[in-house]
Parts: sequence; C-alpha cells; structure tokens
Amino acid sequence: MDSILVRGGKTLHGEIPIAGAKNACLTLMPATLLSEEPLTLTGAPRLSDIRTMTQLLQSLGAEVTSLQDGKVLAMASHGPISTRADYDIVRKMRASNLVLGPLLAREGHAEVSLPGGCAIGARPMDIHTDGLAKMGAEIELRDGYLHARAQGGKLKGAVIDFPFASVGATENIMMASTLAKGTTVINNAAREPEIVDLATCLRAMGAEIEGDGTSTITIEGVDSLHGATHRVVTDRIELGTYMLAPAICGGEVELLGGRIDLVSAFCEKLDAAGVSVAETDRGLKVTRKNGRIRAVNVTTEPFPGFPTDLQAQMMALLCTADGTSVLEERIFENRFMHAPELIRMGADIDVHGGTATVTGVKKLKGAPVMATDLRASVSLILAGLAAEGETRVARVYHLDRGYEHVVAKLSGVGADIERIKET
Ligand SMILES: CC(=O)N[C@H]1[C@@H](OP(=O)(O)OP(=O)(O)OC[C@H]2O[C@@H](n3ccc(=O)[nH]c3=O)[C@H](O)[C@@H]2O)O[C@H](CO)[C@@H](O)[C@@H]1O
Ligand SMILES: C=C(OP(=O)(O)O)C(=O)O
Repeated sequence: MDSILVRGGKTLHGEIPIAGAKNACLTLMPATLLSEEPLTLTGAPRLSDIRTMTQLLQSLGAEVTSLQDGKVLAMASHGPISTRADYDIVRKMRASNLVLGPLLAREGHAEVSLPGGCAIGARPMDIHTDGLAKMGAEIELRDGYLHARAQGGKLKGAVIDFPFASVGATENIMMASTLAKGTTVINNAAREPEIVDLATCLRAMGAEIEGDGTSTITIEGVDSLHGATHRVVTDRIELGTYMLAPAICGGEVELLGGRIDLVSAFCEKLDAAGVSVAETDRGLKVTRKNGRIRAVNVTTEPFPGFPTDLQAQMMALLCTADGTSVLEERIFENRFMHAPELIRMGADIDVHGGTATVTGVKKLKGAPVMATDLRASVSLILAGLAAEGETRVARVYHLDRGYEHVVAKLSGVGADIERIKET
C-alpha cells in the first residue's frame, strides 16, 4: 500500500487546476442507462471511483471508453442490459446505488445490492425506495439486494415529499422520473450543484426538468432520451480542499476553474478565519498573510450550507487557529475519524458525539498517521503541510478515490510532498 510523505513548513505560491466533480460524474455516468444513444462526458476526473463506476456499468452491459487520458468518458448502452448490480462492486462504493433509478426506468425492474454502511456512517436507502414506491415500484429486500419492479412495467409520475433533502435520493428519483408516465414533483429536493449538473445533462438528453437548484423539482416524463455531450461541473470539494492549502501554510494560490457560488458558505468561514478569497478571470485566488488563523464555529448542512465533505479539511485548518472552534457534523454520524490522527500530530481536539471542540495550537508536529476515509486522508495531508517535520500518511487508496494527481498539484505550488510506492 502506497503512502504520502509530506515535509511541512513551506509557504505556497502558484496555481492549481481543479478537476471535474467526482460526486457529479458518479451520478452522470449511470444516466447513460437511460438512453440507447451515446452519452459523452468531458472534464471527467481521473479517479479510482470513476473506474469502479466504469466496471459497474460494463458489468451491466454498457460500453464505457476512457479517452484523452481519462478526461473524456464515451458511453453507450444500446442492446440488452443486465439489471443486477452486484454486491462485489456496490460494496466498494456508495454511489453504485445510483443505477437503481435508471435501470428501473429503462427495464421496469432492477436488483441492486444495498451498499451497507461505510466508515463515515450508515448509508440507508429508505428515502430512495419510498420515493420509487410512490411511483408504482414494488420493492423488497432479499439476500441483501433491493428487488424492484414497476407495476405494469413502467413507473408513474407522483408527488414525493422527502423527509430529508437527500442528494442520492434526489438523483435516483430524478433519473427514474425522466422516462415515467406523467409528472413527478420532488418536494424538499436536494439543491447541491451536482443535482443542477445532472438536470442539465438530462435536459441535453431530452428530459423535461424544472426547478433544479431549488427545493421543488418537477419532471415531466418523456418516451425516450437521446444522446448528448456534457461537461462535468467543477469539483467544489477538491476546490475547497486546495483553497485550504495556502490558508494553512500561508502564501497565495489561484484555483483555476474555481467559482464562488460553489463554495459560498465555506468562503464565509474562511473570511471569518482571516483568509482572503478573491474572484479572478480564471478562478479564485486565496491569500493568507502573516498572523494566526482565527477560530470559527462550523456546522455541516445540506447545500447551500457548509459541506460535510469539507469538514475534515476545515478541522485541519482550525487545529492551528488562535482560540477554540466548535465543529458540528450533522450529516454523517461517524465523520470525525481524522480527529485521533490529528491529535497524534499535536492537535487539541475533544470529540463528543457529533461535536468536536478544537483548540488551536501554535504548531502541529509531523507524525506517521493513517487515512481512514477519503476526506480524512486529505485533511492529514493539509495538516502535514503546516506541521514541523515529516508526516507520513498511510492507506492513501482512500485518497485516490477522490483526488487526482495530488502530489503534482501540491508540489506545483511549492509543497514538499511525495508518494512512496510500496513494492
Ligand atoms: C446532504 C449531504 O450532505 N449529502 C452528502 C452525501 O450524499 P449522499 O447521497 O451519500 O447522502 P444523502 O444526501 O442521501 O444522505 C445524507 C443523510 O441522509 C440520510 N439518509 C439518506 C438516504 C436515505 O435514503 N435515508 C437516509 O436516512 C443519511 O444517512 C445521511 O445522514 O454524501 C456525499 C458524499 O460525501 C456528499 O457529496 C453529499 O453532499
Ligand atoms: C464520502 C464521500 O463519497 P461517498 O459518498 O462516495 O462515500 C465523499 O465524496 O466525501
């Protein structure tokens, strides 16, 4: 297993290009199952999660070709497809559950393994299945699989009130309803940029969708969808992560392709912490001059609130702040596993349930640490960049799920970082 070695203490200057969003691409790819014509995605990130989704779609009978070093994904699913998403692939990645809506819409039935839990918490699907049941699907759990069948072979439009603005359920219901008979209304829908990106792509494929980006999305079912080419939206989590690099180390870095509307709640916290963010022609520029970061309180919420996927990285920053910050994690019940590792680096963190109290220290100290999940792994890299001495982050396969070329991107702005290959 590879590890990442960081020697801390450098200030950072230069630019970092931001990739297309993992969490958008993983929902756009299953949309190819909704049409027999080709769907091409440009600006795709080069990540292991994308390769896992490629494998899943191929196992269903779709063609997926990776072009231009993985930046372009050419997909097609003409001909017969399988409707069974196997546990062996689904267990590797929660986003595999996003084939349920498209398969049910296309074939009238599907058997999709329940993803089970993961390191950060349970990943239930009751909001997805309750919504599909309102659209006329009969769903039962057998042998760890959701067996879903549309009554009469076709889903029907319905008014669906979500108890929580679930991102995955909004995506599954949106895709399922594009080919349903009649109108579907999702109330309390998720408003994440990845939802808007999916709706934009589905519209390019001929779907009739309104209201994406608001809490009410209306989808008028159509008979069929056609091919399209779509550019994947910028990864707001990769963007926020690299915005924290100059914030924690000092310096000035321009994030190419960055957009303030993708990270506004996060930018408000950076501003309160004393980090300046400016819009440029090419993206966002983050500057941190001398002096310590100020402590700020953070609560994770659905978009447009502060994202759960940036909580671990923000904690790394606040470990060095002047004063005490309180972080509340409201989306996942077990998303503080980076805290014990940060404590090994000299951080002062007290975790109680969903609340972490972080009292800043003047300097973190390098240490061998272990990545426990995707965002935890990059938070340890950020902490290592600011720490005195060497930090070695083990289990970086978590990192490879969501960050392409981390070493090249950070060393390009002056960080001392390398990947140690295990033979
Ligand atoms: C609201 C939110 O921040 N969602 C995040 C979530 O999306 P993801 O789609 O994985 O999760 P959801 O938005 O569906 O779930 C958020 C919360 O709802 C609960 N839930 C979800 C579905 C369901 O059927 N029943 C249920 O109880 C989950 O347990 C969790 O507590 O993880 C992704 C990867 O980290 C992030 O990119 C998303 O921004
Ligand atoms: C936890 C994440 O992904 P997933 O939902 O695929 O586990 C993430 O993107 O931070």
